[in-house]
Amino acid sequence: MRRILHTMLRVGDLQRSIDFYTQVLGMKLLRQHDYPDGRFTLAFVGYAPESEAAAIELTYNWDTPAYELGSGYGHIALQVDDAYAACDDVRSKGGKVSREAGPMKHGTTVIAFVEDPDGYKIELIQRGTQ
Ligand SMILES: C[C@@H](O)C(=O)SC[C@H](NC(=O)CC[C@H](N)C(=O)O)C(=O)NCC(=O)O
Ligand code: NI
Repeated sequence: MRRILHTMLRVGDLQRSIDFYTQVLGMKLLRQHDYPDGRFTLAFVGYAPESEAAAIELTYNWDTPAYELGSGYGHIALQVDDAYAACDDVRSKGGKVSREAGPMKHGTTVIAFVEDPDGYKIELIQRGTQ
């Protein structure tokens, strides 16, 4: 049976990103591996082992400190019990809330957006509102 394993994001500062996904969003660092011949490091973060749930693959190219995210990237969505409380929690931990919690435009799903250190948007979707 096929399933989504991970979404890959290129990041400019690996520890900064690991700290955000673990300390601000509550994920675990699942595994990390250096590839010196390719001058890059991969770090996988998530809420459960990769055998059970999809992860985010943080790709750090040692010689690239920043990226243009472009206009095509949208977001990675996380389920939260309470989007309003989740935004307060992210803010209290120094994270950036770019769209406060509330029903989505043209719909009823309760969402919020936060941004990771590279500016990638992470959507918070309130459980039970989809
Ligand atoms: C259902 C939830 O997973 C969503 O992502 S809906 C969020 C909604 N998306 C759009 O409006 C998509 C079309 C838009 N033109 C685009 O290309 O992003 C969204 O971003 N709503 C904004 C809001 O503030 O509600
Ligand atoms: Ni979405």
